[in-house]
Amino acid sequence: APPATPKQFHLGMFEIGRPLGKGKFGRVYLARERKSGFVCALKVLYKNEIRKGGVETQVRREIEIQSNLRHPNILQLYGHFHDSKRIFLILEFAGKGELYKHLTREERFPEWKAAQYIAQMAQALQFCHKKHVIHRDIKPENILVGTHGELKIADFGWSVHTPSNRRQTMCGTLDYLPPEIVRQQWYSAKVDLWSLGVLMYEFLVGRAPFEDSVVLTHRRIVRCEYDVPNFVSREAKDLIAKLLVVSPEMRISLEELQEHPWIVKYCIDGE
Ligand SMILES: COc1ccc(C(=O)Nc2ccccc2)cc1NC(=O)CCSc1ncnc(N)c1Br
Repeated sequence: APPATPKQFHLGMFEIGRPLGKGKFGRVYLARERKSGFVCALKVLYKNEIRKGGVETQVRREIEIQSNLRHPNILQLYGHFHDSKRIFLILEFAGKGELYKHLTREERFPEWKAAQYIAQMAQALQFCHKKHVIHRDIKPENILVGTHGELKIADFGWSVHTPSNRRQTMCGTLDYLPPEIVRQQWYSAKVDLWSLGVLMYEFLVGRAPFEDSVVLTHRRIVRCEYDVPNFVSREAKDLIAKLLVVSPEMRISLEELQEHPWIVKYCIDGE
């Protein structure tokens, strides 16, 4: 359980361990709270970087939103504090690290694993939508793996993982955007279902469905032009086709998704 929440956290309370990752706005370290021995991840954001990036409100809003989102498939933000130059986020530590490293190493996931991952993401998104939180940036770079192999959405804010990140350029972020955002229209919670379709495709195929040059990705997204290799099962193809639908209201709902044969077949608790 997280440290008994004292009113004020400060840096001296933590023993800092190895770096866990590097974001655009700062670094993340393994950390241990001295008194309780509680292990967490400490994200350091530099105030002048935040100011330069004009994301102060985004950080405040993110802290506000994340502080009351408690779900096993959402990385927990336990608290935050700051000193003159830095903001510190006290995060849950995900024992098995970054999902995209597992995906890169394994190239693609077997259908039973992809189905369990998609079911967990659907449960996390359903929880977020009930709290009127949408557009949880659910590309692989923003998902971590917990100690028991469960997925955890870890909104990295605007930060991107630099060193071995496959998607250095803008187009990486384009891959997951639904047509209504690419065309700068209003969007609803249905954007998350499109991204879930892209994620499911990438789990099963090992690359994003619309991956291409920036211009072509843009066109292929708005026209929903993609093809699925033959090694993907008929049921999986069917679910992808129900998620990657241009008109948002025509996309399958998170509730229907959890009843889909491909999900039910592989998800033990069959939720
Ligand atoms: C709830 O998780 C967050 C909430 C908020 C923000 C954030 O930076 N917001 C933000 C930053 C700048 C501007 C606007 C928003 C970031 C995270 N999460 C992370 O940065 C993940 C750190 S990496 C890691 N964490 C745990 N265990 C591991 N094994 C690893 Br690797």
